[in-house]
Amino acid sequence: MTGVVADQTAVKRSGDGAPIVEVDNLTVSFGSGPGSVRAVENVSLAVQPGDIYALVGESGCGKSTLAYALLDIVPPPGRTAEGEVRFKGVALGGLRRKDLRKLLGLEISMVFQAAMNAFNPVITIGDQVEHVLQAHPEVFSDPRDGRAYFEHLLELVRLPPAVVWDAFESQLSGGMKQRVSIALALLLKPSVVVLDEPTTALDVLNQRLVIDILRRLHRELGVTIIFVTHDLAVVAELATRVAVMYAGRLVEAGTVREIFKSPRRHPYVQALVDAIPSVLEKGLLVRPIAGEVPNLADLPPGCRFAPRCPSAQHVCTQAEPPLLADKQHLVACHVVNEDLEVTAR
Ligand SMILES: Nc1ncnc2c1ncn2[C@@H]1O[C@H](COP(=O)(O)OP(=O)(O)OP(=O)(O)O)[C@@H](O)[C@H]1O
Repeated sequence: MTGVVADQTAVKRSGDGAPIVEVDNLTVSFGSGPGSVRAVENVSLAVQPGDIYALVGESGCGKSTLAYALLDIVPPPGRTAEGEVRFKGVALGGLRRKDLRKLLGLEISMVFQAAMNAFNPVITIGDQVEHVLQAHPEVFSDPRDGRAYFEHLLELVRLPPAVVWDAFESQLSGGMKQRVSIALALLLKPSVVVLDEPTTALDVLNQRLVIDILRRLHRELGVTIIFVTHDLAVVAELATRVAVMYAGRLVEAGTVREIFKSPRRHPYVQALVDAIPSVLEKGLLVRPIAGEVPNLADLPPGCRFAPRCPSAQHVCTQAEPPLLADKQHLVACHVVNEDLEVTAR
């Protein structure tokens, strides 16, 4: 097998045409000095128009921070220490705040993890929609078209417009609020929507519904979807392309087929796959991953996953493994890449 060191060139070639979102060698830090942590470290990835792109990893791996960085909204004390994010080729960090605000919502929008609390509790959903439409007359010159479009979105997320329009947040169930949040995020017709853990706080039936709805929105609106999850089962069902993070670093990235079908797989990803409950094969037993994600302020030497890795060898505790590509499939593991003949691109 021949592989290449996944420098920026290799990563940018990971899709077919011009990426809609590019993350270029991004490092996001919290704090400064000895106590500072790098929640995202030297991450590069390219999202193509039409992708359903999953950012995967356990809690604390840096997925949400990366998702926020995609919209340049990392909350302080977080800051971009290195690298940049580009939307349609434009570096977000170089935009004036006014221009960035314009981009957010209109071109790229976000459904937050705590979507359940994303509403103003004292005004109806309909009034909140009116406020958004008034603030952005450039999208619908006639607000009646905006209202009609929101009703269409509610139908796509399988909610009754007549009920939702006049409802207060407190009158909606958790699953309904999640779907209203998705409809609101799409109101200004963005080309990309980023969703932080869209299925996590939901019961199994609502999770199923949200997966079906996201597929439908992708198909019918042509919107590019980037979503954060710790659940590889959701990835298998929904994503076209996947990036797996561990302790702030990208450890594997590829198409969903490469991640699930290729025998060349990062031991961490293997462990995540093993943690998916299988009714047929294991009688609903899961094999949890032993140990914990390391404290970012006190990382082990070498590969960050080595202390938990069943395949770890001496080299794994000595040097951080490079991210190597076999075609477009990137893996950062000394052991898995042992037979990969590395060439420079
Ligand atoms: N506001 C903050 N202040 C200081 N450190 C932070 C802050 N937010 C995140 N971090 C650091 O970044 C790390 C990654 O957090 P992040 O929320 O991005 O992870 P995650 O993979 O999305 O986990 P979760 O699913 O639990 O949200 C945290 O473990 C923490 O060290």
